[in-house]
Amino acid sequence: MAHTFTGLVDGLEHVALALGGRVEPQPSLPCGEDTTPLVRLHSECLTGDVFGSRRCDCGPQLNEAVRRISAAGGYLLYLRQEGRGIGLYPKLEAYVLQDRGLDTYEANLALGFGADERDYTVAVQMLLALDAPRVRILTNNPDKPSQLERLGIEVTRVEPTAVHASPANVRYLTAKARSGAHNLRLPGWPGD
Ligand SMILES: Nc1nc2c(ncn2[C@@H]2O[C@H](COP(=O)(O)OP(=O)(O)OP(=O)(O)O)[C@@H](O)[C@H]2O)c(=O)[nH]1
Ligand SMILES: [Zn+2]
Repeated sequence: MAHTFTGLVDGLEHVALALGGRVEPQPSLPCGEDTTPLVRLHSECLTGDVFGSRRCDCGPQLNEAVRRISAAGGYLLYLRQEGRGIGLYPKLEAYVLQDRGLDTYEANLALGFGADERDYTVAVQMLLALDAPRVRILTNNPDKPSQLERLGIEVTRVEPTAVHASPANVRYLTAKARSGAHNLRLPGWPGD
């Protein structure tokens, strides 16, 4: 089932897909399966999610999230945070700068934006409206559980997503791991 939300703090329309059978908030059973809803906060990426661009890992992550949440029960929150919150045209300008040698964060800064402008208050508003104050979250980005917890959502577990590396996105993923503190084990890195 799809829910759309308006009237949230940023004034944009955001979408939640309820997937799988068990989406009601339930306490974890002592010896059983964890039935806490599995949730992904997916930031909009028109180029990767819709057009299949291989510069980033968004499309494969979106597919993985739909598959895993459908199996476990939970919510995919599709957040209108294109370009880590800077918008589509500036993201395309940032790509031009990356083609000239800047990394994904340096390019945002060179354009006068923050490295990552995403604020997850809207996700908290959506989760509370869905009666899901307690969640498992699917991400490699520590900022997501950290912001949710700070804003009053109980994150019982952080489930990593797979690393969808390819020659076209390895520079981007390396910057996410080195400068963005994402928990990514990249091929060829120590400990891999
Ligand atoms: N500004 C900018 N945004 C980008 C770039 N590449 C992807 N994005 C955006 O980044 C967002 C996805 O963020 P990521 O940092 O890839 O991943 P994440 O969502 O923080 O982390 P995970 O939950 O582990 O996937 C989407 O909004 C994309 O549009 C880029 O080079 N520059
Ligand atoms: Zn992307």
